[in-house]
Formats: sequence, C-alpha cells, structure tokens
Amino acid sequence: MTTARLAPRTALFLPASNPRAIEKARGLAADMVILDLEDAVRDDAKASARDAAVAAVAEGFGDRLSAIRLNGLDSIEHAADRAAVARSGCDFAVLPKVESAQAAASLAAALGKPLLVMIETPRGVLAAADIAAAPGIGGLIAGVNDLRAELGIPAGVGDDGLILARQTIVLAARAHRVWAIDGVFNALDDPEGLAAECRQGRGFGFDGKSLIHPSQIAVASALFGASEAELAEARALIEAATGGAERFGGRMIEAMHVAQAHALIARNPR
Ligand SMILES: CC(C)(COP(=O)(O)OP(=O)(O)OC[C@H]1O[C@@H](n2cnc3c(N)ncnc32)[C@H](O)[C@@H]1OP(=O)(O)O)[C@@H](O)C(=O)NCCC(=O)NCCSC(=O)C[C@H](O)C(=O)O
Ligand SMILES: [Mg+2]
Repeated sequence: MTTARLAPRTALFLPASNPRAIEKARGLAADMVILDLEDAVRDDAKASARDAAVAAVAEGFGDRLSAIRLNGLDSIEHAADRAAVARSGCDFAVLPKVESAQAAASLAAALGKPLLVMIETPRGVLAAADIAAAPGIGGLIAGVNDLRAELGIPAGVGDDGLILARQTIVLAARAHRVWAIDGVFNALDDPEGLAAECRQGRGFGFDGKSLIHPSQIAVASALFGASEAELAEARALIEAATGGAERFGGRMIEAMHVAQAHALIARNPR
C-alpha cells in the first residue's frame, strides 16, 4: 500500500501512559508521533494508557503524523486496543512482532487505517516480503531491541548481527513500495553514535528512523533529510541532464539519477 503522505524521517515513540511526554511531543519537530501501548507501558497502566492515547490523538499533534502501537495479537490487551484504535482518528496503527501477512492484513481491514508493522522476530524477518505485500500495510519498522534478544546477540556486543535483518526489511519494503523505518537507538547521551547509526540506516535505504527521546530528533532529521549541498547538487544535476548517459561532476549519470534528484527535492521542500 502506498500512502499519499511522505514517509517520516523521524518517528518518535512515547509511552501513552506519560502525559508530560504527550504534551511535550506537540512542540517537537518529529514527523510522526507513535503513542505506545505495548512495551513502554506497565501492565497496571495499560487501560488508562489506552484512553490517554485516544484522547491525545483527538486533541491533535498539529501537522505531525500520529500512530498508536497496539499490544500484540496474542496479548490479553489486544482486543481492547483494537477497539480503541478503530475509534481513534490516528493516521496509522502500529502492530508489534508481526509474523503473518494474513494477520496483519486482517487487522488493517478491521481498523480501516494503514498499518505499520514491526519486524522484530526471526520469523518476521523471514516473512517480511509477504507482510509488506499484504493489503493495508503502510510500512515496516525494524524492532531492533526485540530482534537482538530473539537472535541471541549478547548485551555489550555491537550491532553487526542486526545488519542482515535491517537490510531484509528495506528490501521487502522497497519491493512492495511501502515505507521502511529503521529501529531505535537506545543510548540517550550519544549523539555521535546516533549519527553513525542514522548514516548507516540511510545508506541501507531506510526512509527514516524510529526514536525514543526528544534529544534524538535534530540528529535524525538532519541525517534523513538533505543538506543544502545535497539539494544544490540535485538541482544542478537536473539542470544539466539531457537524457541518456552523460558526464556530471566527474561521474556518469542516467535517467534514474535524475529521478533520484527529483525525489530528494520533493522529500525535502525548503
Ligand atoms: C527513555 C526514557 C524513559 C527517558 O526518560 P527520562 O529520563 O524521564 O527523560 P528526560 O528526563 O531526559 O526527558 C526530558 C524531557 O523530555 C520529555 N521526554 C522524554 N522522552 C520523551 C519522548 N519519548 N517523547 C516526548 N517527550 C519525551 C520528558 O517528559 C522531559 O520533559 P520535560 O518535563 O519538559 O523536561 C523516555 O525518554 C521514554 O520513555 N522514551 C520512550 C520509550 C518508548 O516509547 N519505548 C517504546 C519503543 S522502543 C522499542 O522497544 C522499539 C521496538 O519495539 C524494539 O524492540 O526495538
Ligand atoms: Mg519491540
């Protein structure tokens, strides 16, 4: 499913049980806000968080996209979450730990809104292309915390073990023209590490990054957006191109590079 809106460069998770974070999100420069009902919310706060998420969306997030992440299909909270999200005006629903295209399509149809699915289990990764092709799917989000745990990557070891899964998510999303959103970066005080992971994710082809803290927005927005230099080069390339293979700034360009330049400018209006 393709959506009319541009993919978010930044998708900020916040616990729907945290009223201060909800209020704060209304003034932050994230492209999308994801109100979490799943792992960020304690069991004894699930019901009130559900009500808070619906009320927060009704109050609005300005021009930011809004989404609610439900508890998983096999959770005791899922039926109540499903009813709440169906009546909410949120732009997207987010479903964690998706492993089945059929289950995802059936939820999207029941909710009547596009679904962003989290790919965060080995079975999910292996089924990612089928899931991305299912009706009602708006995009895939890498769930790197769960993936690390499920793959058995020990704490304190780097993230190389996640690369195949993240690239598979991009491949599946691109094959079926849905959004690809990279996973979160857990360190709250490491802007250089975050920047490196954003550069890597953009290099893999992700449209944007999921985030967990306001301090991460500026770094991810800059690195999933385009610099003035990139935009100037894109404009110059379009201006110079005459069709077919030709030399531009010491490299070969063809029609697909012109299309890429147009897409970059459209994605980053000034
Ligand atoms: C990680 C946190 C628990 C840290 O909280 P805290 O130490 O309280 O943060 P600060 O004191 O630094 O906060 C400063 C101000 O910013 C607001 N704030 C903090 N986080 C957010 C947020 N995410 N959105 C909006 N506003 C936020 C605070 O309220 C402070 O405001 P002020 O009072 O005005 O100073 C916390 O950041 C947090 O809860 N983050 C989100 C956690 C979450 O949603 N997790 C679920 C998704 S992550 C995931 O697991 C993805 C996937 O499933 C996977 O498997 O990987
Ligand atoms: Mg997860």
